[in-house]
Amino acid sequence: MKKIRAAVVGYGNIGHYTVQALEAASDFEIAGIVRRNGAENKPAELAPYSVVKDISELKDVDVAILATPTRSCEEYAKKILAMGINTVDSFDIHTSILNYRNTLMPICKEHGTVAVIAAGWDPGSDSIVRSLMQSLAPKGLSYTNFGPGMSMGHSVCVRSKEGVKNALSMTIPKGEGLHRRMVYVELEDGASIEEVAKAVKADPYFASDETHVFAVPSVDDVRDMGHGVNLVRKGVSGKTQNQRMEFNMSINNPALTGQVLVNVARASMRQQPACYTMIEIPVIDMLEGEREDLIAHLV
Ligand SMILES: NC(=O)C1=CN([C@@H]2O[C@H](COP(=O)(O)OP(=O)(O)OC[C@H]3O[C@@H](n4cnc5c(N)ncnc54)[C@H](OP(=O)(O)O)[C@@H]3O)[C@@H](O)[C@H]2O)C=CC1
Ligand SMILES: N[C@@H](CCCC(=O)C(=O)O)C(=O)O
Repeated sequence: MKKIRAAVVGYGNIGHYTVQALEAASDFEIAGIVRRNGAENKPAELAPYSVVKDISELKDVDVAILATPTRSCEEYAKKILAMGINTVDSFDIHTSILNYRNTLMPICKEHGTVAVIAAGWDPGSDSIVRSLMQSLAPKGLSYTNFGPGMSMGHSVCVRSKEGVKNALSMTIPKGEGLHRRMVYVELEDGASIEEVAKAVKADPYFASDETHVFAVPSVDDVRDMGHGVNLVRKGVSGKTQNQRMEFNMSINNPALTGQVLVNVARASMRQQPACYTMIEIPVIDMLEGEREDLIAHLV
């Protein structure tokens, strides 16, 4: 069977683990990696692949996996969708997802392409679990409790601030879906921790949470990419109260995100042209294998 040709755009944490997930998936082949500096300083593990500055330098790409900062996803997606190539990303600013979907929808329809947005684990696979739980107990309350663990999105956000050389943002659960942010920053020479803290606390990624910012000599010395989630719902099925359900996972954050991106890249090949979030796509379309075998084993 013809393999799906995927390009990975951006080779940071998520890009690195996405390449590994593609290598482990027998229905994919890697068309190449797109990096801002192209093949300059090509890492040893990318030796078998073309590393280019622009996706137009790669041949026959079916789907581009955008492993760029969330705030760069839209620019890449617009350009690549218009080239007739599907895109998937893990855009994670929850309050902007609907606007982002509305922006990409007409581009997908015009160019006959599929975009899957907000597809990591949160937003992403957790969104599917939240939807499933809500269907099982339509009335009630759900809480998403993260961590403790490293949020890639919040760390990327802090790294983009002036005066920051490197950063780690840890998410600490306070209970009932509330979180404290503990941010560890390696400063550029001459930068002030007070100014950085001000910029971080004003950013929408942090503005509604309790946030503490600390200067450290080395982020590499304190970083651990483990994370996790505890999703709980207590509610009412029909007219029956006190239905309780829970989902837990403890993960390597970029490895799980890379795996989900590969799953939705596969699913993108099975949808009609449009822009989708994960809850709009049949779960079976994300799995490798024959449909009937999957039904026989999983249902
Ligand atoms: N939905 C979810 O569950 C999750 C979502 N995420 C999202 O994934 C995003 C990426 O995380 P992570 O891989 O840790 O980030 P990194 O900073 O490690 O990697 C991003 C890469 O994108 C490329 N890039 C392209 N444009 C830019 C730019 N303007 N500035 C900086 N880099 C750029 C760079 O690669 P190169 O140098 O090769 O061009 C860079 O290394 C996060 O912003 C986060 O929102 C992460 C985890 C879970
Ligand atoms: N989008 C997150 C994954 C979910 C965890 C989270 O949102 C958090 O720690 O705040 C990330 O970028 O790591």
